[in-house]
Amino acid sequence: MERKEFQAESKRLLELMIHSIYTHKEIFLREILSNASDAIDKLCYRSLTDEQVGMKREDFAITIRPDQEARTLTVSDNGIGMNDTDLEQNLGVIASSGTFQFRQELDKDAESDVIGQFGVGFYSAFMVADHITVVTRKYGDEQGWRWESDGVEGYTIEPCRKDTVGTDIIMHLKADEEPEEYSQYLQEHTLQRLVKKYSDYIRFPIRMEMTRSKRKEGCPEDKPEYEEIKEWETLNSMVPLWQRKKSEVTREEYDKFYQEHFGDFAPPQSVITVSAEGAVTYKALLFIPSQPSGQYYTEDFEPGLQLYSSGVMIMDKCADLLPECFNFVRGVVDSPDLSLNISRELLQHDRQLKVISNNLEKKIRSELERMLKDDREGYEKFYRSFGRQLKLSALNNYGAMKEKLQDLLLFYSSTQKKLVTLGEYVSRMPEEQKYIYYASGDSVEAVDHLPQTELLKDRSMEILYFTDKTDEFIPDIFRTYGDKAFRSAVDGDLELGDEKQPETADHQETLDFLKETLGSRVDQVKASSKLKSHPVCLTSGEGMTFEMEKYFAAVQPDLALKAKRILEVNVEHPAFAALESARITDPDRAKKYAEILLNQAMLIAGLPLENPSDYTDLLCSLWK
Ligand SMILES: Nc1ncnc2c1ncn2[C@@H]1O[C@H](COP(=O)(O)OP(=O)(O)OP(=O)(O)O)[C@@H](O)[C@H]1O
Repeated sequence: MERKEFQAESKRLLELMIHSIYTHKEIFLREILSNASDAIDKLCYRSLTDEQVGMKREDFAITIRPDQEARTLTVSDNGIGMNDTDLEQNLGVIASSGTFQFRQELDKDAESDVIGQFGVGFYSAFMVADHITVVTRKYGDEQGWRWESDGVEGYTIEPCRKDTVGTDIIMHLKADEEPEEYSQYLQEHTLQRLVKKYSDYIRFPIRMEMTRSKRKEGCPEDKPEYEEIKEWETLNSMVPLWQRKKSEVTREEYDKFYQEHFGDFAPPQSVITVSAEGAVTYKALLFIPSQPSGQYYTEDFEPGLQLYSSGVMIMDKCADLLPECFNFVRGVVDSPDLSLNISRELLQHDRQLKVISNNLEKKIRSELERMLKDDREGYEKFYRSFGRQLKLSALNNYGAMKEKLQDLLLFYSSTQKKLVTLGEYVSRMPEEQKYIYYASGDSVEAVDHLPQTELLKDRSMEILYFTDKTDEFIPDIFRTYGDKAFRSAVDGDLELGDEKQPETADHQETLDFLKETLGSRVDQVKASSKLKSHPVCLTSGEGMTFEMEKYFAAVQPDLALKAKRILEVNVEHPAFAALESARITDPDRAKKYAEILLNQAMLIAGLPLENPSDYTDLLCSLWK
């Protein structure tokens, strides 16, 4: 029989498992039981729509059989089973589900992290077993298959006889070796304890023959005699967490469930439970993760909640249950009202799902509002991970969701030096302030140094910093927050009501000289009313802004969209005075000054210079 090699990555994980020093090796049982439960889920779901299966929900079960003599522990299920190709694909390579992302540099500390926090799946059995046999038969097939492996050396697959559909995982335990006592996994009470600890919520019975001491029948009352008998018992309570009352479940239990069920390293930021009766009866257990998964911001990310009907999983990722703006939420929804026979396509149009989804949207929103109010630190942590999704959703479809989401958005404030909401900004606005002022740039530091913000800062007026590329679209799409309009602190008129307009008459010739020298590279040159200590800045006026220009340059460079370039100069600055006198005495030098002013303004606006080396040469030429 041909021995096949594991794929390279699987081999590394296997080596890690076999030589693991991990103290919680016991989690292997949880992994094997959860695979068994998944396999039953699949066949159970099928039995609802396919009469051929011939099984009812109560016929499904998992059994555990310890065998002291053979030193084996067998976990059997009557789930969907596997054929030879499935075995090859599922057990020959690392969990294809992608929950385990193998790290290149795995040190000892990271090891316990990986094994402890993650569902590392089937291979974890190699932490306790030196030989594993999988005997399995797929639903619909007559042929059974046997997969065997000692670990890294590879594995074999051969046909075998198996009378029933399902899978037996036979683990031959390693020899005891101080301090590891692998024999404990053959003891009834250890197995019972582990099932209770890790797999209590599994919705199918996990059965094991337990040895019980019973009074012998017929023995006299005063001289009782006992005998040991074996009885099949169900070890788990089978009540899923979401069916239990919130008051009876600890936060640790919720965290553990979330981490194991959804394969996240970190406990969730927030837990939401819903128990609804009325138009549709259902229970939901939702989690707001504390960090985005590796896939979250990629195309591979698949949003959705797990959908159960009376404890039977009917869909793993039901996207229709979650509004797009909250697509980061993980969790389960269980409703006895959903008809099980509906096909997946029909399911998508189910009216009941719509009712649930609308309700969940409200629940999630109010949980986020609660966090914002009562747990600002937690909310800001959440916002760093998922704020972008809220913002994009608020802007989508011309702001269709604006009213629902605008109060969840945060922006950095120039005066508060921290993230604030639009509501907080407006509540601080002095009566005479008409607008919500904002300034855009690549980072808080960059915006902080924008010369145009000087005037507002001088008056201690609050400015919101738009540092995310998408922020730039907020003024256009939102238009207002309440009755307050947005106004750029850097472009156009601030309309403060009492700004001093610069005297331009005396300087007009120099301003014209600047425009002439710089030609089409600037649309306008004007004396600035905003600049105080800085000599120059670039503004874009109405319409497209520099941040939008940068955004489009990144996502659709072919469009070559450009914002207007208005060069604003501080006519009271010594640099301008120098330019004025050079214009008369040494026009060539004055032209160089003009170039420098434009390049400086471009740099401050965060725009790329047309030719950086020409610019530096130009600067150096003035040292003479
Ligand atoms: N008892 C079983 N019956 C049927 N298929 C099984 C069984 N055990 C494992 N498998 C198959 O083998 C695959 C790999 O299992 P493994 O435990 O390594 O990863 P996983 O369950 O997909 O992911 P993870 O455990 O990381 O969430 C499973 O996805 C499943 O297809």
